[in-house]
Amino acid sequence: MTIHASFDRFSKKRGTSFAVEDLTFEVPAGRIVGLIGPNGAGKSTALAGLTGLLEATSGRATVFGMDYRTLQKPVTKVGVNLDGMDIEPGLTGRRHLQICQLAAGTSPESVDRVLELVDLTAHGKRKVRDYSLGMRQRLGIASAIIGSPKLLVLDEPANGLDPDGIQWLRSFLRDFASSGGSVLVSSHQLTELEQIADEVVILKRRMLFRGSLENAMAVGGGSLEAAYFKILEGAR
Ligand SMILES: Nc1ncnc2c1ncn2[C@@H]1O[C@H](COP(=O)(O)OP(=O)(O)OP(=O)(O)O)[C@@H](O)[C@H]1O
Repeated sequence: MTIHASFDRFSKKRGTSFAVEDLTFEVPAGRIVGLIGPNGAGKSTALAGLTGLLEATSGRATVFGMDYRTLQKPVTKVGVNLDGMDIEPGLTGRRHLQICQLAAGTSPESVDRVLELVDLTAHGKRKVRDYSLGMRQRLGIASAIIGSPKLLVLDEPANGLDPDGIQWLRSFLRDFASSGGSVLVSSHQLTELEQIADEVVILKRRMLFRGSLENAMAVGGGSLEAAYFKILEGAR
């Protein structure tokens, strides 16, 4: 089994206490792994550690067996869309993607390709400030995939999406994984995650659960949400 991302006893201190402690799991090719946990559980810290934005206090987080910061042309391997990666509101969606395309060193045609993929072709000439939250989410995903990466790391991608957008995201991620890609996605939307994840990691500073969606749902009598509360309760 090819492993695209791996946390190996990853720990990160923020201030005087650990935001994440001793986190170990893998994201294999072809799989969608959902990272869930309450506010402040350390999900963003883990994703930032994986994508080179934070350095581990101990342990490691690697992509394709390497530290993200040592990857050559990282955008062609890992697509990242994290909370707080704001897009300049005065740019048009197309211009934003052209900048990403230049930075990624991919062909100019990739801009049209990703606009089409995220269903924003008709809105490419509009300024980002006039985009809805859902359109901004799609544009963030478009920027993440401009280098045709194999691994996607997404923080709360369903935020702000309407039911159509959620359906679109679901089939987009499914297609991405079935063509050999992998996805690590953090989400608070458990019923949504139940529809898309193959594997689930529950984090509350420490990892409380790691396993297949099926096993997670079995803990909750067929519901991921019930399993989540049961596992959190058990850890108190
Ligand atoms: N820049 C920072 N400096 C110091 N502590 C931080 C910083 N960012 C986050 N923390 C702390 O690290 C812990 C984990 O936060 P993190 O944002 O990773 O959690 P999260 O699971 O992503 O939360 P949420 O679901 O609310 O987005 C929290 O206790 C938070 O207060």
